[in-house]
Amino acid sequence: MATYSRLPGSVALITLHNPPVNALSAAVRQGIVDAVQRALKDPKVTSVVICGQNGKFCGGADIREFAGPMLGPPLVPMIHAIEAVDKPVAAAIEGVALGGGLELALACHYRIAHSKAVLGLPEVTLGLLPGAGGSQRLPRLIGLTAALDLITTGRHVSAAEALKLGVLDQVTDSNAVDLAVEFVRSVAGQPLDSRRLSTLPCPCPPDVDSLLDKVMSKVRQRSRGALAPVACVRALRAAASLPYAQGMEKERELMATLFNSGQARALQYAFFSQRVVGKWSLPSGARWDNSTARIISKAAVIGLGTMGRGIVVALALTGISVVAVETQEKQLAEASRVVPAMLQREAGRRRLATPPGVISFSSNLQDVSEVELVIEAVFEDMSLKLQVFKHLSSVCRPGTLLCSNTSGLDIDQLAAVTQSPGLVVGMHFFAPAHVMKLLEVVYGPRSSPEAVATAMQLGKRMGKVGVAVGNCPGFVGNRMLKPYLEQANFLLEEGATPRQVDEALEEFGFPMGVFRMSDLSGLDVGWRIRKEAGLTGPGVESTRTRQGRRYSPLPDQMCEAGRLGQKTGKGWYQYDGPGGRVARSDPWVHIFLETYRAEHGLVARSITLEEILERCLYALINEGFNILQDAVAAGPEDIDAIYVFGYGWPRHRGGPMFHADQVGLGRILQRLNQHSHPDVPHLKPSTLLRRLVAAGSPPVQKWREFINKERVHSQL
Ligand SMILES: CCCCCCC/C=C/C(=O)SCCNC(=O)CCNC(=O)[C@H](O)C(C)(C)COP(=O)(O)OP(=O)(O)OC[C@H]1O[C@@H](n2cnc3c(N)ncnc32)[C@H](O)[C@@H]1OP(=O)(O)O
Repeated sequence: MATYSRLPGSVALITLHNPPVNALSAAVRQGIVDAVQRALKDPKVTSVVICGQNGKFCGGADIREFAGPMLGPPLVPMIHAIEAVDKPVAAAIEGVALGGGLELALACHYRIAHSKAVLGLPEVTLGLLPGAGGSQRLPRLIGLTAALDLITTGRHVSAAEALKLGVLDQVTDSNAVDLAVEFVRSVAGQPLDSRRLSTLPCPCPPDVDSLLDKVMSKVRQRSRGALAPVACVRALRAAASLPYAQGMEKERELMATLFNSGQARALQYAFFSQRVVGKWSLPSGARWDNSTARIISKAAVIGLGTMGRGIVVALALTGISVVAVETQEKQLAEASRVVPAMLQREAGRRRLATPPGVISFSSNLQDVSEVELVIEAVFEDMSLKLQVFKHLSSVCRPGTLLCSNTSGLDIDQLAAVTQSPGLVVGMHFFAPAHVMKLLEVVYGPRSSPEAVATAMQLGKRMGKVGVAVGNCPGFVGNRMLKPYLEQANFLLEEGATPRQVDEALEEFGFPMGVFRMSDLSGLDVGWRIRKEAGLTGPGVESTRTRQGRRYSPLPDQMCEAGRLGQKTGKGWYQYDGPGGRVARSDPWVHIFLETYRAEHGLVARSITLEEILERCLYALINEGFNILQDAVAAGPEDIDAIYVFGYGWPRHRGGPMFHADQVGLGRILQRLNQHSHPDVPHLKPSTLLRRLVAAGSPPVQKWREFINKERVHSQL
């Protein structure tokens, strides 16, 4: 709702009340409409201030309402009515003015903010555009170029930047509401025409068409297949070329298309998934709200390879003191040179001051004795990690949390060699660790709630999306990746080319197809893991069935030929020398595949784009169902957040489990059955999938409840 009060000196104060972010729910909109009417009718009122309760102006339209029928007064006429008021109206912005919240402020005649406020039009990230007049008013206020940037990226800006851009009239370090009240009193009675943004022309650069074309091609490239950024550019083209009323008509048309698109639903689901995963729970009953996290101020990182360096930077950026340990002198020297530069670059990118002197480098493991938390990031080798954990357990003071950055090794085994297994968890970062948002926090049966809570809290401080997952080979992300990669290799055996497979996946929305991705990360990473698992290497027969399953030796043979990917200049593609980035099809690979097929008596067939997507994606999704069934992930949102934030799953497709829901569980089951083969267990439909289909395919939001019920009745 919104409350109305009249302050001394003829100022009406309208306060939005809808905790926690004062979103514009039907009740709030009704409250605003009523309060504006009162202010208009009251002859003693000469000016109006709109603010939000509890130091938050407004977080925008109420996203939860988008799923149902729109009730209450519509936003657009409400906002028009505010702009039309013939008494000066000021928005007093504290905390946030986002989306519809900023659009409300743009309808006010003046905007005054606290210096810590954050403003933005992030609708594009929810699959929408600023559809309450924002796409037409903002460019009229700050010019087309700046509006294109803010609206197509959805980025939040500080009050200082908003002031510079011209979004705000004044910024204060003290009380923004008091200042706004004082301000509107001082301008009461002055003409308002020039303050009504809808009446102003849109300032445009002379080459407006070329600017719009450039931005359009940039957004198309950046967000492959996403509708909202394209619609945002179209709405801004209308702002630049049409009178306001026609621009609004265009905004309404574009919004209607977006609003009913699957992409908007997917992006809104992704918004809430990100918040759901923060409310973690473990099978033991420990939860985010009944477990206490320790506040870490001193940490250590062991191993300064690529991952370790990124983790050091991520920790240092939060202001934590880091002891960075590397026992190999050459690697240590390089890290001591490179890490401070990485820190400075990343701080600059985030517009932060570089935290001074928080990192100390050492080659001695004894130097970690005083820290509160250690993250081990040594080579992915179990015997080495066991050695490190044993050592850490004796060196660190009692109570120190010991974390491993392993990407899939057994956390319980590591915990077992320490004196306090309850204080051991996995913290699986993704490269580059200081940039990538995902953090898998891996708990074992002995991990204490405090250890999980601390790792999750630390992830949050580092700006990560932490997802608590159970311990199993590959955890969630890499476990699901395995059948996906496997199907991609089988497709090559059957007649596809790396480019064909990659194009299908990139068309779907992945920034990179599976083979380009393998070339980037290095083919030897998987080779090493397969060797450790006894799947390849000296003495292993070169057949297409290993350990009782269909197996493709293609990637092993690529490595044996020295084709390790971008770093060697050759992999599934060829590059302009080692480290090259532009992938070109390589005739060598085509001959290699033909020879391989001939050797194994395989006849290449033509494979459709649909089959590529079904085989790769449904195999991955099926493993997702197995993961839910095994309680390694608490719900589909956890899996989806992992894939969106760590594996390049297109956000506008919500995540693999959301996608399964959209495609239809019955169809996924039917296609898995069709592609299924006795020696490819990954394609055998999971019991959970079968049970969901048998239960009438409930929507993804109901799966958690369904799984819990099935578990109680021992059906899973
Ligand atoms: C044809 C129809 C025409 C309609 C025109 C519509 C045009 C306008 C569209 C919009 O305004 S879309 C919404 C735009 N706003 C946003 O995208 C902001 C989203 N929120 C945030 O970015 C953050 O929540 C925050 C405001 C920066 C606060 O961050 P903080 O970390 O402090 O808290 P959170 O954990 O993120 O959120 C707390 C709590 O609040 C819920 N929530 C936040 N924003 C909204 C919202 N706009 N609507 C509904 N609920 C919201 C969030 O889900 C959390 O709730 P719980 O998950 O804890 O229950």
